[in-house]
Amino acid sequence: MAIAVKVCGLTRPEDVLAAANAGARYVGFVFFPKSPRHLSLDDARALAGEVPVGIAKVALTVDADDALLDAITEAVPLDMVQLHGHETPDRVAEVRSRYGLPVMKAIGVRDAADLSEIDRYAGVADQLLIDAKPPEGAVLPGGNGLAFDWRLLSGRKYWTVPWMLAGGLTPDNVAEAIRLTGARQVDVSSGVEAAPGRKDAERVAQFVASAESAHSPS
Ligand SMILES: O=C(O)c1ccccc1N[C@@H]1O[C@H](COP(=O)(O)O)[C@@H](O)[C@H]1O
Repeated sequence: MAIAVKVCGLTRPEDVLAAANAGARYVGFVFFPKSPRHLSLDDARALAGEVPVGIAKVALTVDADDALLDAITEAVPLDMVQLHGHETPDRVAEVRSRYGLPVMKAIGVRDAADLSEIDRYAGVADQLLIDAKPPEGAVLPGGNGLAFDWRLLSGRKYWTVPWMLAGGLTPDNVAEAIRLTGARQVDVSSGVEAAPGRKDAERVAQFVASAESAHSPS
């Protein structure tokens, strides 16, 4: 079974090359000034130009208003928008219709009570990103290298929309995460970095190889 990998938080052309060479199917660009992976519009446009055809370019935003999304979508050629804040289902629908791009909504999970959020967004988003809920008071709502208990997703693989697993994934644990959750798509940021905002090409290659070698229950 093919596993699709998204490598998120790319900031340099060599990171794009590393993701492409490794076989990533998605690359993510972060537009959130508090993140060490934040990109200016000019840098994002230049990086997007380095992405080979066939790899989806995803813009990650956090509670972005229309002005910011207008600026991003006008400046950068994109294939998907990732909403990683507290956007409501109505806001997800609004973004989809305003920009004509598929929308992936991130859902933070810490315990079983959080799983109902997944059902709330499954009818409106094109994809879901199931990530660890950030710790109280965290500066970043994602990209913290924090995992949740993957067993919470065991046997829950029948959502009607495609979904990705994220949060604290590394080359060492991604195969186990896929096996426990049945994920067919995985997303990684800090787990393949040499330093915040700088990917390590070897770790990126190891991550994709480990994900592709995983045997999930389906
Ligand atoms: O990566 C960031 O800086 C970031 C900032 C704000 C929101 C989300 C962010 N990253 C997303 O979080 C997941 C998990 O990250 P990690 O692998 O645990 O470091 C990542 O894949 C991004 O989609």
